[in-house]
Amino acid sequence: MSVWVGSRLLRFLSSSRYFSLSTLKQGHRSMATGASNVTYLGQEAAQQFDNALFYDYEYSIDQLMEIAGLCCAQALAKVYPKKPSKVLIVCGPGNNGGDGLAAARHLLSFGYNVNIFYPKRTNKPIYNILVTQCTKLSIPFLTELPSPEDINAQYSILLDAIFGFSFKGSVRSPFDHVLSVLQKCQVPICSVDVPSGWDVEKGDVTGSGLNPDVLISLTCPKICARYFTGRHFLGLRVVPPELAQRFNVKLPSYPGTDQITEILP
Ligand SMILES: NC(=O)C1=CN([C@@H]2O[C@H](COP(=O)(O)OP(=O)(O)OC[C@H]3O[C@@H](n4cnc5c(N)ncnc54)[C@H](O)[C@@H]3O)[C@@H](O)[C@H]2O)[C@@H](O)CC1
Ligand SMILES: [K+]
Repeated sequence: MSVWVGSRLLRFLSSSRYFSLSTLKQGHRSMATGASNVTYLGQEAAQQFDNALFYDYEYSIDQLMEIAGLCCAQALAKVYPKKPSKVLIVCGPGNNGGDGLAAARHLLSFGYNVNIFYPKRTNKPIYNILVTQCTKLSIPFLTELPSPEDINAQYSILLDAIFGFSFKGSVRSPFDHVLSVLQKCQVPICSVDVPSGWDVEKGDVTGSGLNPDVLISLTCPKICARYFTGRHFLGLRVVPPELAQRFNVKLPSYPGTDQITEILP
């Protein structure tokens, strides 16, 4: 009996590390939602999970980024299949931005007309290679973010690849301006992993975040996804069963050979 109580207690303590939902303060989202059969990771746990994929399983970042980009492109195409549609991909300085650059090639190959705005480039081979590939495919990189009116007139979908699970604090330049422009657009937004500007655990606490229609969580949803009420997909079905068990993570199954699965409330 005491062994059973002890193991339950250990399970509770280890899972509560990942479900720190004590603060339910939020912006325009009024209710915490989220499917009960899925684990939502906190910021620190998401980083540890990511590190385990890199260091324990020796996945390279470009391997995962390529699949992440494909998953984002597939989810966007599932919700917005009408072509030719013009997609504006807005990329941030980290790996979330890299997912957006990889998604650009896949969207192009699916028949979408793609433009990229990538205002703060990080000079690392992984990003430089993705930029070269997009440039060689003649995907235009915008030098300036158009006004909300021009975005509404010229684009049918926005892919938000600005910030993912490492976003912290209040939004710094130039992305404070970028988010304020995108907030004024009527075009549907698909967000990669985390809606940009949202606290990874608490949601849009400052009101400076985006209000996406579609969220594509990668590997595991992050806690803020509980406040998201649009269409929610999960991608990156590379999570090894041992890793899921080690992190006490429950994930939905993926249909057949699909790379994405929809998480229903
Ligand atoms: N194993 C995984 O889970 C994978 C994660 N990937 C992607 O990688 C993302 C995480 O990537 P990173 O750790 O590079 O981080 P992010 O891409 O979330 O952002 C980090 C960048 O944002 C900047 N930043 C953070 N807070 C800011 C603020 N308040 N104002 C302005 N700039 C700010 C940082 O200086 C840094 O340059 C995930 O969300 C996911 O999209 C995928 O690429 C592949 C696999
Ligand atoms: K994002």
